Amino acid sequence: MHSSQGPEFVKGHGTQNDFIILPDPDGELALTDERVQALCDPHRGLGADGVLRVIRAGALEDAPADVPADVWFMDYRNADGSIAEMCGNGVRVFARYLVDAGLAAPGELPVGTRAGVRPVRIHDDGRVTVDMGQAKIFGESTTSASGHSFAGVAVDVGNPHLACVGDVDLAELDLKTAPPHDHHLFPHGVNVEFVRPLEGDHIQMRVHERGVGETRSCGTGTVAATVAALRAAGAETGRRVVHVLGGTVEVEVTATTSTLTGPAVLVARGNLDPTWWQRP
Ligand SMILES: N[C@@H](CCC[C@H](N)C(=O)O)C(=O)O
Repeated sequence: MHSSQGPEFVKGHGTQNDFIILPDPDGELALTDERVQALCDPHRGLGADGVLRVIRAGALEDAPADVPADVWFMDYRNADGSIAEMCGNGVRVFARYLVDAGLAAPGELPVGTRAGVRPVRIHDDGRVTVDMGQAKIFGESTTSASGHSFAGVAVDVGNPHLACVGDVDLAELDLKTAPPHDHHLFPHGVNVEFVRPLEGDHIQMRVHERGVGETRSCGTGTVAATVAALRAAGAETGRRVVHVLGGTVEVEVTATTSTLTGPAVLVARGNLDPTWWQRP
C-alpha cells in the first residue's frame, strides 16, 4: 500500500468541506498532530479542513468496542491535529472513496466512527445519505459574533454543537476568531452554527468549527442547525434544506434518528513525497 513514493492520498470534499484521505488499512502510518497540521496547511502541505484515515477498526487502538473489527473506520482529524468523534461531510466522502477504491460494494455500507457505526447509502445520482443517529439537545447557551448576541441550543450529533437561530444577515458575521462559548457546558470545545430561516423549509447556515475555524460546510452542523430551526418553529421532527457557503444538503429529523443527504466528490489522488512525509 505504501510505495517508496510515500503514502498514498486522495483529496475530496463534501459541499466544499475538504479532506485528505489517507488509506492505511493496517494502521502503519504514524499520524502525528504535526503531520496532520502540515497536510492541512495550504501553503506547506496540500490544504484541507481535515484528514480521514482509512483504517480497519480492528487496527485502531481507540476504536469504540461496538464497532466490528472488520468495518472500515473513519479516523477523523481536524486541521489542528485534534481528533473529533464524527464528521458528517467526511463520512460521505469516505464512503465514496471506499466504493471508488473497490473496498466496498456500491449501495449501503457501514462506516465506523468514534460516534459508532454509521450506515451510508450511495444513490445512483451520486448523492450520499448518512444515518447520523439521534441528535440530542443537552442544554441552552449563548455566544456572540460581530457585535450580535445569539441564544442557541447545545446539540450532540456525536460531536458537540451550539446552534443559534436568529434573524441576522449571516454575511455580516466575522468568523475569523472562535465565537465565545460556555466551557462548563462544552468542556471539550464546540462547533458553533449561525442559522437564519429562509422561505418554507430552507435555512441558511454559517459555521465556526472546533479545531479548524470557519469552514464552507459542516455536516454534523447542518443536523444541529436543523434541530435548532425545527425547535424555533415549535417542532421536534421534520426536514430542512440547509444552504451553506459550499452548497446545499438535506436533513431529516425523526423521533429516533436523523439523516443527512448531500454530495461527495473525489478531486485528485497521488503519493506524498517521502522526504516531506518524514520532515513535514
Ligand atoms: N466538518 C465536520 C465536523 C468535523 C469535526 C468538528 N470540527 C469537531 O471538532 O467536532 C462535519 O462535516 O460534520
